[in-house]
Amino acid sequence: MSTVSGKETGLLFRQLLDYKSYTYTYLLADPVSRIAVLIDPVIDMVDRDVALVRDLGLDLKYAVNTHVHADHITGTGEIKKRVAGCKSLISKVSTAKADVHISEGDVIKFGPYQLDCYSTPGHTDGCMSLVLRSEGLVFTGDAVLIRGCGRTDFQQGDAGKLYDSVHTKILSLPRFFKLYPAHDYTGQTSSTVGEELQHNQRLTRTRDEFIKIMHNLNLPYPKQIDKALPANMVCGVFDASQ
Ligand SMILES: N[C@@H](CCC(=O)N[C@@H](CSS)C(=O)NCC(=O)O)C(=O)O
Ligand SMILES: [Fe+2]
Repeated sequence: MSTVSGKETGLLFRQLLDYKSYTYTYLLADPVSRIAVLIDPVIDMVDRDVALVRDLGLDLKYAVNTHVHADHITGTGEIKKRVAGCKSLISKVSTAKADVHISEGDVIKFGPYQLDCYSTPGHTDGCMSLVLRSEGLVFTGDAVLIRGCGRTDFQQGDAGKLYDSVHTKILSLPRFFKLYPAHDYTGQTSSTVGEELQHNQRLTRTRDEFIKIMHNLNLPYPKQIDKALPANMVCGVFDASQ
């Protein structure tokens, strides 16, 4: 965001870290209308996120989950309680509760900006990536991670499906598009389509090699999975308000 003749111009964009689960939450806003969108908020960080929205004088309309997270509880339900008028969003395919269910081709508008919803299954069936074409930004959830990708060993995970989703929907975008994942475990913050096409250790392989790699990751299950999955099917809160 910059200032022209004392007026804010350009997208307001913040990348926020939950340092316990290494989850990135993204705040996007139109500086003129002040309408804002939060992507993948974490319940433990809701105080921070709501304070930031207030400090910046934003009108938070949408709190979106890219998918049903397995490693942390989403903040969307708690944010709805604190921010009047804010709606929760998640994919219809996820079958999770939310105010608005999004599908391939849907758009999330905020002022003159729009996030295009791309269905990118494979990590989970309901994974959505959100593309802000005008700025060349892609919020990949757990589909593409920097030099990696989301695991495919639970929650309807399917390595072949993930490979196809990522190659047809994300890595086919212009090479300069910036990729913002839902997690990074190495301290990195973003990548680009071109960088991942060249250096991603998993996704640069053939489809068959990729499937083999994914079947042999042998990662421990996320510590919070038994708590997180049922909570995230209801936006992180167990009462009726989602
Ligand atoms: N150690 C963490 C969980 C780490 C993990 O499994 N991350 C997921 C994304 S959250 S569903 C993943 O897909 N990782 C891919 C990889 O290659 O690491 C915990 O216990 O919470
Ligand atoms: Fe995930």
